[in-house]
Amino acid sequence: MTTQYDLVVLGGGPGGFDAAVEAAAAGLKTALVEAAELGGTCLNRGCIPTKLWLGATSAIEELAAQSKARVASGEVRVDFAALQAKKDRHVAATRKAMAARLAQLGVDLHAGRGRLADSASIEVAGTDGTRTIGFKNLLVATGSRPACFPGLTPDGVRVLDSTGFLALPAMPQSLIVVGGGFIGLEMAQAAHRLGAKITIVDALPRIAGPEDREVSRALEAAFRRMGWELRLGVQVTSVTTQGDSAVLTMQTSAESAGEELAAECALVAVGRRPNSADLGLESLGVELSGPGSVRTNEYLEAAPGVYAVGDVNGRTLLAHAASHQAHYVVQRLLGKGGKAPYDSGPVPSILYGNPEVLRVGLMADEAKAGGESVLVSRAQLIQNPIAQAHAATQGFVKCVWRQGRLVGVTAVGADVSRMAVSAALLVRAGWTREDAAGFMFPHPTLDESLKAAMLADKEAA
Ligand SMILES: Cc1cc2nc3c(=O)[nH]c(=O)nc-3n(C[C@H](O)[C@H](O)[C@H](O)COP(=O)(O)OP(=O)(O)OC[C@H]3O[C@@H](n4cnc5c(N)ncnc54)[C@H](O)[C@@H]3O)c2cc1C
Ligand SMILES: NC(=O)c1ccc[n+]([C@@H]2O[C@H](COP(=O)([O-])OP(=O)(O)OC[C@H]3O[C@@H](n4cnc5c(N)ncnc54)[C@H](O)[C@@H]3O)[C@@H](O)[C@H]2O)c1
Repeated sequence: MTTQYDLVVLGGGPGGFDAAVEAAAAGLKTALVEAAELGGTCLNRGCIPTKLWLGATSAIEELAAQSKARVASGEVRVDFAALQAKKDRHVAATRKAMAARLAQLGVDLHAGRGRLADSASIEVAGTDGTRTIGFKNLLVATGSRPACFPGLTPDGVRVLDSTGFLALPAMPQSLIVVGGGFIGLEMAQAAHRLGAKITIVDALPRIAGPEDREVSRALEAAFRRMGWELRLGVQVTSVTTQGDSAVLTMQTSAESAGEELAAECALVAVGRRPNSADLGLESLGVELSGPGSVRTNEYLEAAPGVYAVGDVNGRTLLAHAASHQAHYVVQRLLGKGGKAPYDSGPVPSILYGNPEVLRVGLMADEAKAGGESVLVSRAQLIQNPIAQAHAATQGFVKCVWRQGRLVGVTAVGADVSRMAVSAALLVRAGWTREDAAGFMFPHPTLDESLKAAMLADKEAA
């Protein structure tokens, strides 16, 4: 007989796992279907492995900063093979703990690829055969995979996507990164610390394109100071393995002949594509939009009783956004939260490394799109005692104001992610300059730069 569930979740990444845990803890009979590994992209080939790389290598940058200030010297050596082994152990242990948590809560874990069988059941194709499970509600949390384009397809030899790059047994000594977005910049920073010569190639005229322009400029200056070559606004024609090298051909202008770059390895990091094909959802009336994102209404519903959260709905490609959406859906299934549409609040986003980038709420251009007058104010990190103590004084905090209220914050510099939660809370509460003036910020902290930016003179954006 087909087992019936209140909720079947497709995908065990941050969105799917958190939804299954919360639903089961609240008493819903819940199944989680996972085609590969619990933890999804974030744990296995995303947030966590990259942060283990950056964490293990951060002392290299910190020592470099202090030695430039002539107060420290020496060398930090990182054993990359040991780091990779630690990463794999950490990821495996976390997966095990996740499986234990599901078992403890009574969530049935079905290993295999899920696909709609009919309007109320899912067929799970596992290694032990195929089974069918029934659902009252379905949550699609199947995530995303690396994007690739003609000519820009990783071959798994010298041309890799982020998954292949994270699995390397040794760090290459030269690296071409196609795509100066979050994945490319975080991985390039880890590779740089481990000795790789970095070249970033991007079709856009600036790196970190969705960020504030001043932030992109500050990042470009920082990376050029680190010796990186930035080839921006160029069209990549192809990137292929040739012998022991990755060779990239590009068009720098309409008139120019193609130019070639070669390195030990190339990383292609040109965005992500939703895992929405072959789920069989069309028969329920689920629509796809853009690159194949599952279209959801204001309640994150893709069809009656079918919800989609996380990367697959294309709203915000961040782990914490997937988890936040999952919480909303489960609360809705439990009849809590009334009829309020999903509200993400100000989404904090962080580019990790050194420098880091923090963004919360609206950037000046986005705030101006509403047609209202927008002001900005800034503080430089050079005036901050914590930045001074760490000899990391490059960077700034920038506040965005509409009608006298804080609607956005961005910052670039070492450790600016420390301000993420405070900035998000202040934007959410819509603080005024006077609120900041009357609030006691602890001293010395990087948060004082947030206060300084809020108190600084405002100018038109
Ligand atoms: C290199 C890298 C670094 C990143 N760093 C960060 C970061 O620092 N912070 C951050 O917030 N975000 C980061 N992200 C993004 C983050 O990983 C994703 O936003 C997040 O994992 C999305 O979660 P999800 O639950 O929607 O999907 P995923 O984590 O992609 O999980 C989806 C799961 O669904 C499974 N699945 C797919 N199809 C089926 C099917 N038919 N049946 C059953 N199971 C299926 C997959 O196997 C997968 O396990 C990073 C991403 C990458 C690639
Ligand atoms: N710290 C974090 O929170 C974190 C870290 C990594 C990834 N992520 C998430 O994963 C998502 C995907 O990351 P990503 O870096 O792959 O995508 P991205 O969208 O951030 O950056 C892709 C870059 O590739 C460039 N590009 C696209 N096509 C190109 C082409 N044909 N030739 C040259 N350049 C091209 C784009 O101009 C862009 O700069 C991010 O949007 C982010 O949401 C988050």
